[in-house]
Amino acid sequence: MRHDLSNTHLLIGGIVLTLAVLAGQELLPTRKLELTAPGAVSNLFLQTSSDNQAAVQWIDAEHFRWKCHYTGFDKYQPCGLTFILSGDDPARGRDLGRFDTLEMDLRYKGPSSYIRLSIRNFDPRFSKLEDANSARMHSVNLRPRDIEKPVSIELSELTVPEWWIQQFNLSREYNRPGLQNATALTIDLPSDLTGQVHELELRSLVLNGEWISRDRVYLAILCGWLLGATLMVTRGWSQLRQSHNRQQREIDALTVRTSQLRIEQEKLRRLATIDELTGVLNRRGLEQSLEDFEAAAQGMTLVILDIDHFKHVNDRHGHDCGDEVLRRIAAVVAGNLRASDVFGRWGGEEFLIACQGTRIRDAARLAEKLRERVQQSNIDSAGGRVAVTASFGVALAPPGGSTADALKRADAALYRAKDAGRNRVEMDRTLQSEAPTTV
Ligand SMILES: Nc1nc2c(ncn2[C@@H]2O[C@H](COP(=O)(O)OP(=O)(O)OP(=O)(O)O)[C@@H](O)[C@H]2O)c(=O)[nH]1
Repeated sequence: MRHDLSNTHLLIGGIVLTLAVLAGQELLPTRKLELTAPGAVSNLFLQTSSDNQAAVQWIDAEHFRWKCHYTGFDKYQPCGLTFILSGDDPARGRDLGRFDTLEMDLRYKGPSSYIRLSIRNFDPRFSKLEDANSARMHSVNLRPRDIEKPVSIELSELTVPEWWIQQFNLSREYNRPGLQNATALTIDLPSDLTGQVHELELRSLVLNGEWISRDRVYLAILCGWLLGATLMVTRGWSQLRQSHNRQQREIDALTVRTSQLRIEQEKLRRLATIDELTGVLNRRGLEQSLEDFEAAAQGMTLVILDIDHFKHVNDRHGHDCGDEVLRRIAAVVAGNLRASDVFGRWGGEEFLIACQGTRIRDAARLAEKLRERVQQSNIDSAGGRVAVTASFGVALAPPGGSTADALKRADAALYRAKDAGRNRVEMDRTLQSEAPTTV
């Protein structure tokens, strides 16, 4: 949301700035060169005929008024006013390329069909100082009716006349208009003037240009928008990356938390299935394993172990000693089993072993070994040395068979062992198999 708001602000800011620049450009003062202003051009002169100098005369030099009157058929009949735009160095003129228009207020009385406005541009590649005509000519012809009122002439209207191109016979690139080094500006009447009186008054001649061209302003605005768009995209991208990184950190933290929870859950699960006193599986743990075996229909042999006369141990040596006996018996049994055997405390002084991949006779042999180990394990306790024995019942739970049924049969065998005098192993004889209990 904040991101959207900022982008909207940027957009509005950009539009306002664009409008301000466009409006500001209209209000900017223009570049001006007023050639008719007093002292603006120190070097100006009337063109005269060398044979007939009286034919061209100032009427009022201060106000740029002059007249031309050729009475005979002079070969060359100039009638013009020339402003020299170069300074001390005649090869270095003014850069009129920075101007766009020329505002002219010229009054003409006479029969000439047109008045010519021309600008000379000195180009050192081919112009020669000794030949004024070698500076490239740019001109426009104006009808008297065109200049009845002050006129605005685009400098782009001035073209290089064909006669000049033919006269110098230069390569095409030298004939292109270009006013970067304008050395002279002339207003004259180039036609045959014989017998007529021509009066001219140049009231004003001003060159205008923009300080900054419109093209540049538009280019700057375009660049600004491109820059703004790039900024917005970069900003959006960096915000996206930040939010992605933040989310990644959150995911990482959640992953760590999840794995911690999994470890804690595993711990709790273990605690829930472990007998606190002996450290072996409790009844719940055993039942889970038996369910898994039953679900896998792998079959197993069950061995139930019950400590003989355990009540007597408690009564004689105390409950703590009884606990110690339970711990020791659990340790003795666990120490004599294979890793694949499942062993736990079934309840009270009763333990259960589930052996996979074991035939019932082998399980009975294991039970016999355990019986001996238990008998040999004299247990020292605060109440003195305790001799313990245990009775065993062994039964087969064949693949696909019922574990509950096997447990009952193992229990029955155990009771037979108790009835037969204890400290012995009894096998369930209702269901015997020589086959291994697992595939
Ligand atoms: N110290 C201790 N005693 C327990 C625990 N659980 C059960 N017992 C005792 O174990 C005794 C079991 O006695 P009985 O079921 O009569 O069996 P028994 O004395 O071993 O006799 P037989 O099994 O017939 O040989 C009871 O006195 C229970 O209180 C325990 O966690 N710690």
